[in-house]
Amino acid sequence: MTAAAQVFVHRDKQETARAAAARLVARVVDAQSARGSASVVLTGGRNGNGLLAALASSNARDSIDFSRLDVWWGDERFLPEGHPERNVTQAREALLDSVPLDPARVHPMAPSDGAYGNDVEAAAEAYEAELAAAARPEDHAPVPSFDVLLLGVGPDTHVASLFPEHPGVRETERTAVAVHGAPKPPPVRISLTLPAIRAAREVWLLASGEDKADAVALALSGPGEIQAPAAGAYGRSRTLWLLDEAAAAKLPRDLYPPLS
Ligand SMILES: O=C(O)[C@H](O)[C@@H](O)[C@H](O)[C@H](O)COP(=O)(O)O
Repeated sequence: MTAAAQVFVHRDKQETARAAAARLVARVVDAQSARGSASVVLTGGRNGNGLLAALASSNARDSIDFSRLDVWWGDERFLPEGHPERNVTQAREALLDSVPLDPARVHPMAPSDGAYGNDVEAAAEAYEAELAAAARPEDHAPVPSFDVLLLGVGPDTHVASLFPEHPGVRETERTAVAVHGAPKPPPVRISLTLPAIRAAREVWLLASGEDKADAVALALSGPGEIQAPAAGAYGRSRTLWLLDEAAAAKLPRDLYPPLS
């Protein structure tokens, strides 16, 4: 287990997205200065897309050299290419289509009408292979050392498409798996596993709204990761919880500094 998670609380959902976007710019710029490139893992959902939209409208956005940014996904809904409910579709609309990324460095998970057809197992295995091919010896893992891995948090404490008590959250070897029967529609998905998530240098969990207050309080109370997948999502060197006041409302006050 790495250092304790750091909790930051912001006024509301919009402020949380803006602050998270500013943090992401700083982190990516640092990584690109230090190593010549950076790698991020995007998440689906309102908070993940809210961060991308905030980044799209941020003045600091162009401090990032998007041509030297690797973009991966933490999970994906297994739907046809271009489907409005796919995380990559929403990410493209929120940000990706308006910045000069190198297409060879953008790694969406396969759609259900792509190279693997509707074989979600094959699509998940292909993502594992893509991750392994991108890993370098110094990563000491079958995935790249992502600089920042973003995760939204579900009201049941799910992260990516790892749901409480489901097979995906129990996976200890594979780095990407097919998900069937997801409680959050659509039911068929592809997800990184906790071992892949934990290979990231930093894991940032995003949650806003009172509907997340119970999940946030539970996940930060030290539960098992099978019952509370978000509790098993931590980075090698840093784990941040980026919350608004409503999502933090049930946290013990000693867990985060008073609002600035
Ligand atoms: O594909 C997905 O649905 C997401 O990856 C999922 O893990 C999401 O991040 C959480 O459900 C939180 O979603 P909200 O931020 O919309 O509450």
